Amino acid sequence: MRLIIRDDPENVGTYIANYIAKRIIEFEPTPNKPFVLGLPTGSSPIPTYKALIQLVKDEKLSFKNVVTFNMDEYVGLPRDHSESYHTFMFREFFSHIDIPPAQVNILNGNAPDLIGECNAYEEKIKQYGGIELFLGGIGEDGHIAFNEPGSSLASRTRIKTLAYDTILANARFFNNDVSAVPRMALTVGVATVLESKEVVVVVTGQRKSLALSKAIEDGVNHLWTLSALQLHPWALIVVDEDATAELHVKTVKYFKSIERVQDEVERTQAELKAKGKSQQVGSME
Ligand SMILES: N[C@@H]1[C@@H](O)[C@H](O)[C@@H](COP(=O)(O)O)O[C@@H]1O
Repeated sequence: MRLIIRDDPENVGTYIANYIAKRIIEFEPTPNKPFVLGLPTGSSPIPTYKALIQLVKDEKLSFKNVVTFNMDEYVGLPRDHSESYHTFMFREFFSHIDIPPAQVNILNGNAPDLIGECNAYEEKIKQYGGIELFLGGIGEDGHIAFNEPGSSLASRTRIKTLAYDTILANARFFNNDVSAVPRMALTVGVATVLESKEVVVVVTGQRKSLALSKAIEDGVNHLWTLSALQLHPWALIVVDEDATAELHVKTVKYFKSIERVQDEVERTQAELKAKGKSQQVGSME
């Protein structure tokens, strides 16, 4: 697992947006071989979405051959409700980029057969050959998607009753009216996320700092479902300084030193590559 620390949420957003853009561009997606991207809601990914929108506006990135799968959706909230994840995603992201709406997948929390809806979602992900990169956020209790504390780490897309902590945390989006927050959601499972080729998680703000320390400094534990990422071969968590408040100093130093070394290696490789090219040109002359 890698941990990248940036000063503030905006720099976290820029880092992740550039990272995702690089992945999509290197993948060279086509209509027959689209890049499959998993996406979250919440306030934490908004700076990332803003930075991605800017890259599309600057014509440095296109989502024409990208297929998306969202992590979760409330059950029973009308699709056009201002706080449905469907509305959120189009308002904050999809309406501002060049993705064809038919390539957007969001669970339908009003489906007549909710279990069937969840199973079909898993099936559709499989048909695309799995998710290439899943971007996620976490709740204050360390949940990823809506995999609340105690969720099976082998869970798949399913109906989930929300933890009281999550209902309280999300009441801010419902005029602080706790009774207006839906009690259930559909969510991808921990195993659905772990099966993605790569997972990138955004964690910002001091209120997430305990969850971050539990997830990376303690063992794998179903009470902090983000900790399951320790089992993933290609996981990256990008955080701001505030989110590191509960980490040990040596943990922060360790991950910062890894990033420094990594940067040095990349710089050296780029220099060698450039040198090799100029030597090749020299030998041809
Ligand atoms: N189901 C979503 C999660 O997927 C998201 O990660 C979390 C964090 O929200 P925020 O980024 O606003 O703190 O909110 C909800 O619980």
